[in-house]
Amino acid sequence: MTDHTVEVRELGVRYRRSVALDSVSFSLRTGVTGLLGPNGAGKTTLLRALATALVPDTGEIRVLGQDPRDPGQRTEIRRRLGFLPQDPGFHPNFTAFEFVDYVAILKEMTHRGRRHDEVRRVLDAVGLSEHRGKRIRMLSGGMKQRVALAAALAGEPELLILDEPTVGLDPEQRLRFRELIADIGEGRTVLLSTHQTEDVAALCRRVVVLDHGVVKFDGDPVGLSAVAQGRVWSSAERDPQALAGWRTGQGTFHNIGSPPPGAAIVDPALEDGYLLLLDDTGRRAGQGAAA
Ligand SMILES: Nc1ncnc2c1ncn2[C@@H]1O[C@H](COP(=O)(O)OP(=O)(O)OP(=O)(O)O)[C@@H](O)[C@H]1O
Repeated sequence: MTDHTVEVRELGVRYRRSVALDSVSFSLRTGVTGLLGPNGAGKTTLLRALATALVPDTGEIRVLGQDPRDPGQRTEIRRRLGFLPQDPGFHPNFTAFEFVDYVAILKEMTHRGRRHDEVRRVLDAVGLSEHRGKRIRMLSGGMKQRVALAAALAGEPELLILDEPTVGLDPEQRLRFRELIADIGEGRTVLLSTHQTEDVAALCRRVVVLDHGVVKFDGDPVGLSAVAQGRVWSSAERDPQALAGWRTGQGTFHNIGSPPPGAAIVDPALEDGYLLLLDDTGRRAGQGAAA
């Protein structure tokens, strides 16, 4: 395997009833990569496997050149990794400081003074300096999310894995979050799972789309938008031919699907490409099943 930060080959994970990942292969280098997919696509499963929180059934993983199956190498990955899981497992009686400090201890930052400096630095980076002494149960959902992000950032990890980090953030916090992640992505590798196509369009130089445990797209955001080229149009009234359509702020309808002759074609956004990609592949799968 090569010098990519992450390399995954033919990864497979099954739960009792379902296949969560089906022969997933991809690699990651420096920069921010978005992982998009509908509910149940397998995103969390993939991130947990990369973060060494889950052992896959089949396939190969290398994270920072290390093999998570080997106990020594697994520890090495955990030290150099920042992981923001969907459910961070907060102890509600911990303060924000205590929680981040606890995660820093798990990352083997043994020097107390330096560790505490680092905890203050990351809490400041997520805008929580003033709240560091508050108990987590007293914090709002958005603040809890930022505590979890601070914990993930502790120790300047070379690889940052974020599972739906913008859930619960208000628009201003989301903007701050984007700035922060964009800065981190300058020198490091960030993998960001999200339902928010706007976050991907704003932040990511690369996007991987997962659906039913399979990689459906792996390329740049412009390429994902291009899936919808010539398949997005605007109209004064709702177009019954459209696969999906919604009224925009301007009062016109934004339609995606197969445009009727003479339709007013508009430039596609990333969201249009994503929706059409899922529909295209869903339909192909349906035809396959019927055949
Ligand atoms: N612990 C589990 N036991 C059984 N099935 C599971 C388990 N975890 C996930 N699954 C199943 O595996 C599939 C992939 O789930 P996963 O949580 O990885 O998807 P996801 O893309 O992260 O979804 P979401 O966006 O809703 O978080 C789903 O069909 C899910 O029901």
